Amino acid sequence: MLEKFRRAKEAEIHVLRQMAADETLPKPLSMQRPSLRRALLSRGPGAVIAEYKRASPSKGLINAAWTPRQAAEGYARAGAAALSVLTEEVHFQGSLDFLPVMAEPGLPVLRKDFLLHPLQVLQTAATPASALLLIARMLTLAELEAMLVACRDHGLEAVVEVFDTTDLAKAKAAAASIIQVNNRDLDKLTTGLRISEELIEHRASGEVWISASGMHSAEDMRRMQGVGYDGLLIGTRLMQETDPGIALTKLLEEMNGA
Ligand SMILES: O=C(O)c1ccccc1NCC(=O)[C@H](O)[C@H](O)COP(=O)(O)O
Repeated sequence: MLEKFRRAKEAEIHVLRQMAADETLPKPLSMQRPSLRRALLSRGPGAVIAEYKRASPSKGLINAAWTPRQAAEGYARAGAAALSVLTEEVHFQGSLDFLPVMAEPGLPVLRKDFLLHPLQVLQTAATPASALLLIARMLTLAELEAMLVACRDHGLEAVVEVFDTTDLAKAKAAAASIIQVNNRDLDKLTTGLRISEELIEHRASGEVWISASGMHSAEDMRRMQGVGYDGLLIGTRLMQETDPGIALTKLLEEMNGA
């Protein structure tokens, strides 16, 4: 699955290389980006990162009717601590153009894509995203370190995603400070929260941890909050509703026992 995503990115990276050579790459925005780390830590464990995802490999088309503007406003109103936006076009029907709209309410925005080259970090810095996703399994340790340096140079936070202890060892060797455990099995496209429970035992002080994928209920959210996750990243459960903002309001009320 990850190899398929890598191939889909090759042409895009080629174009970015050409733009860099022609000096036509958009310039990084000089702006104060709201911090994802701070937004999660200030809410205490269980802060929600609400995702805008129109389609996915596991579900096909999920929701093409809800616009990025409705998502940004609806999720912010519902009490999301941060927003996650799929920008990958081929498999998730995402777009880089969603980022400025999603950043308008002022919440930190995480760019979710398959990012393999420092020029993609530069490309992200030309948007108002606060953070971007790096998938440990798709990068060698040296590549991951180079991507983290590029993020620091451009004032972006990096969320390093892991699926198992091997990925986690790589993330820690690269000194990643925001670690995201993905609960999705990429071969079977099934989800299960057990891996989040197992991996958080390796948490070190100063690290921010996010559990991502496969949370379907307030009970699932409380389970991840209970083992100490700072952030809970939720996509499908919200996007499959006609109004994902209202769905998040209800889930948060239920989670907090209101
Ligand atoms: O969502 C998928 O089907 C998927 C398949 C293969 C690789 C990545 C995939 N999703 C990216 C994500 O990280 C999720 O969108 C995110 O964690 C939210 O998951 P969920 O709440 O289960 O939609």
